[in-house]
Amino acid sequence: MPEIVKGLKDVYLDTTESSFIDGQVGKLLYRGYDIHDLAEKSTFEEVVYLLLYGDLPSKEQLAAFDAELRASRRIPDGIITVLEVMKAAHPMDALRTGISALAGYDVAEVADNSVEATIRKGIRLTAQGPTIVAAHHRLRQGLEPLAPNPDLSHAGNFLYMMFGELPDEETTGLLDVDFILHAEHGANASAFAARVTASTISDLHSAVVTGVGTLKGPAHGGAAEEVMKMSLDIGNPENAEEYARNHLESGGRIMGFGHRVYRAEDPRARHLRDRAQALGEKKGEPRWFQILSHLEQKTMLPYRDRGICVNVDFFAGAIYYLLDIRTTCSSPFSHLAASPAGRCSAWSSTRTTS
Ligand SMILES: CC(=O)SCCNC(=O)CCNC(=O)[C@H](O)C(C)(C)COP(=O)(O)OP(=O)(O)OC[C@H]1O[C@@H](n2cnc3c(N)ncnc32)[C@H](O)[C@@H]1OP(=O)(O)O
Ligand SMILES: O=C([O-])CC(=O)C(=O)O
Repeated sequence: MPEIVKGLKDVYLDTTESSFIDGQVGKLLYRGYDIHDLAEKSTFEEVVYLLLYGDLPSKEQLAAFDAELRASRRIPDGIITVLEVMKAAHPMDALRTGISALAGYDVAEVADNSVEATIRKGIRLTAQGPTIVAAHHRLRQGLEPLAPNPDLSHAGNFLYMMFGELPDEETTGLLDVDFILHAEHGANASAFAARVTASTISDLHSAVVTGVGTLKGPAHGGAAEEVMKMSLDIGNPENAEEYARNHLESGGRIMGFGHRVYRAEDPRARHLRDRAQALGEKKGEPRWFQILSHLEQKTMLPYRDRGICVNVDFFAGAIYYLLDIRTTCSSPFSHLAASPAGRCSAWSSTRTTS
C-alpha cells in the first residue's frame, strides 16, 4: 500500500524564488526581503514590482510601473453587466466570475503564455481586481459603480471606489499593509491550484480563476470572514471563553488559528494586531479586538505549545469589518448596519464607469 500524504505535507512540487518561509521560527521573505521591512517601509506597488521582476524598483521604475497600474484599472461596461447578474453572490464568486469574463476582453493576449504577455496580463489583472470587487460591492447595495481615480494609490483607489469618498492617509496605509501581507505565500493551496492550471499550458486568466476559487475556502483565505462571523456570534468579550470552549469541545476549530507551514506565529499577524486594536478604538467598537485578544491570550494559549498560533487571517476579518468591507449587507452583519460604520443603506453617487 503506497503512503498517502495529508494535504501537501512533505510534497515538494517545486522551488520558488518569489518567497521563502521558515515555519519553525515564523520567518517570511519576499525575494529575499523580510516581510517586516516590507510591511513597515514599502508600498503595495513596490512589492508587486519586487515579486514580478525580482528586485525593488528604482524611483523611475516605480513611477512607470505605478502609472501602468493606474492606467489599467478600468473594467469594460460588459463586466459591470456580468457583476449585476452576480449581485446576490459572495464577493469571491463575483471576483472569480469577473476575472473569467475579462478574458473575453483580452482575446488578443489571453492565450499568449510568453513571459512578456503574462506580465502584461498580470499587471492588468492586479489593477482590475479591486475595480471588480468595488463595483460588485456597490451594485449589491443598489449603488452605481465608480470609475477608478488615477490620482490615488492602489489601496487608496480601492477605498474610493468602494465608498465614494477620498480615503484618509491612515486608512489607506492600513489597507496598503494588508495588501502587502497578502501578496505572496509560496506554494499555498490557491497558488498550488493556480500552478496546476498553468502547468497544463492553459492561460493566466484560467490560473487566477482557479486560485480565487481555492482561496475562498474557510480553511484558506475565507478564514478571515469566518473569524468575524465567530466574533459576531460571540458578541461580547465575556462570552468568548464559553463559546470557544463549547466550540472546541464539540470538535470545531477556532478560525484564524493554525497553519500548514507555521509552527510559530505567522509573522504577518503582528502587523495587523495593533492596527485592528487601533481601528476598533477609532470606530468606537473596541469589543471585536477584545474578543480576539481573549481567544488569543487565554483560550488558545495552551495550543501554542502544539504550534497552533494565530495566522494572518485572525485580525484581518475584524479590520475588513470595521472598514465596512463586508461579505454581505444582510445576515449576519445586518444587526450592525445602523452603527457608525454601517453603510449598507443607499448613499448617493454618480455613474462614471464607461
Ligand atoms: C491565509 C491562510 O490560508 S492562513 C490559514 C487560514 N485558515 C484557518 O485559519 C482555518 C483554521 N485552521 C485550520 O483549519 C488548520 O489549522 C489549517 C487548515 C490552516 C492547517 O491545517 P494543518 O496544518 O493541516 O493542521 P491539521 O489539520 O493537521 O491539524 C493538526 C491538529 O491541530 C488542530 N488544529 C489545527 N488548527 C486548529 C484550529 N484552528 N483550532 C483548533 N484546533 C486546530 C487539529 O484539530 C489537529 O488536531 P489533532 O492532531 O488532535 O487531530
Ligand atoms: O500558506 C498557506 O498555506 C496559507 C497562507 O498563509 C497564505 O496563503 O497566505
